[in-house]
Amino acid sequence: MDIQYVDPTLSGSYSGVESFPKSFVYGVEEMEGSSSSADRPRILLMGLRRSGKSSIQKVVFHKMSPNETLFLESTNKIYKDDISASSFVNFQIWDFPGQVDFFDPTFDSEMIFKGTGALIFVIDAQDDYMEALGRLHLTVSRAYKVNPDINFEVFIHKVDGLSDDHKIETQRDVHQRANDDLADASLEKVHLSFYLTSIYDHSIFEAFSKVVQKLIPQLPTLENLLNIFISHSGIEKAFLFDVVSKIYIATDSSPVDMQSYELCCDMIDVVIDVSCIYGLMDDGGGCAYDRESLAIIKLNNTTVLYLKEVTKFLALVCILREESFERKGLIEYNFHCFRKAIHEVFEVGGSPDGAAWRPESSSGRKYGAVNGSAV
Ligand SMILES: Nc1nc2c(ncn2[C@@H]2O[C@H](COP(=O)(O)OP(=O)(O)OP(=O)(O)O)[C@@H](O)[C@H]2O)c(=O)[nH]1
Repeated sequence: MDIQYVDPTLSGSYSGVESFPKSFVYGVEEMEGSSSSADRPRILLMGLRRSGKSSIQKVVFHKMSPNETLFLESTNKIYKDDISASSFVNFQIWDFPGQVDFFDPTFDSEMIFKGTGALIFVIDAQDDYMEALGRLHLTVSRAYKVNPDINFEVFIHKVDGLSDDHKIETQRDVHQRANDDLADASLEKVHLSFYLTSIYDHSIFEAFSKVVQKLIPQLPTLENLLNIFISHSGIEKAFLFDVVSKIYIATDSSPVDMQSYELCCDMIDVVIDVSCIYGLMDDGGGCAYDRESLAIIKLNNTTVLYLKEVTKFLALVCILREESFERKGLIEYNFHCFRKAIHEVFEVGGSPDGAAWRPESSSGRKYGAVNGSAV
């Protein structure tokens, strides 16, 4: 589809023209049990060697291009990545080495699994996965014993090398075998979710979105707000995106089709790239994405894409018909109400650009794993 018109009212500055300048991506830390971050809920990335764990983490959270992952070295200790400084998602990602030994006395499964929200087990679908299934079973049964509340997520990864039929067949087979193993160990209660993923397309972002969404306690409220917003504004689909990672933390309740999601991801890239080129301030300061960030892209098939800042980390990206966009004033008013509601949900203490902004009501509730109150 051709982009006919781009109207980004963008401010801020960048030092490069990549999708995100290095200064805007997540800060990396190698923390050896840093106490402030040790309490944060975590997402574990586990799986056999070379299954693609580090690549997933680098591509989703550090804007590494998929081809660069070819040169990643093998991880030989737990790599803890705190992404909360620049993301709405207030989690740590722990990337485990492939050869992790659960029976090693130094492996403290209590400490590791206790504060874990989700365990992502990565299986290389281009390889023989029998050994990986054995390791999956061992990992899940170990983790479940310590913490039955963990969400177990299985990424059947590197599916870019598989035909469509082969993908479906692999998913069915992995699903069947993994669940049979659990049933044999009387662990039928354990629920595994399966995703077909690849770093070479948007599937890895989609899968990560779903993993993260399960950890957001306010998800039903967000969905509800999005439903109300779109139904009153003539919008077809709306996503609430974590801008840096392009994970969508919520969408309205209509089904997500991959193409719409990809379109919205691409829009974020366009906006940030244009901002990189034309949003520079003379002194080189500022931020690529801020309160003023707004973009409208009209496609040549009468579709309009609309992006607007919601919080420092979140953007609303909508897909609508050109006719509906004629009522732009209504959309803007509804957006204003929506934005206010989102800020209230997360008890935003100050606006992302530093101006004093307080929600009208404050419930005093705590929202666990989400980084809203820090905005
Ligand atoms: N085709 C394809 N290759 C991938 C994909 N994801 C990762 N790879 C490749 O898989 C290889 C191993 O990736 P890593 O991310 O280093 O694997 P790892 O699981 O972290 O490995 P260890 O650190 O040894 O445990 C690299 O060459 C990546 O380029 C994918 O989705 N598709």
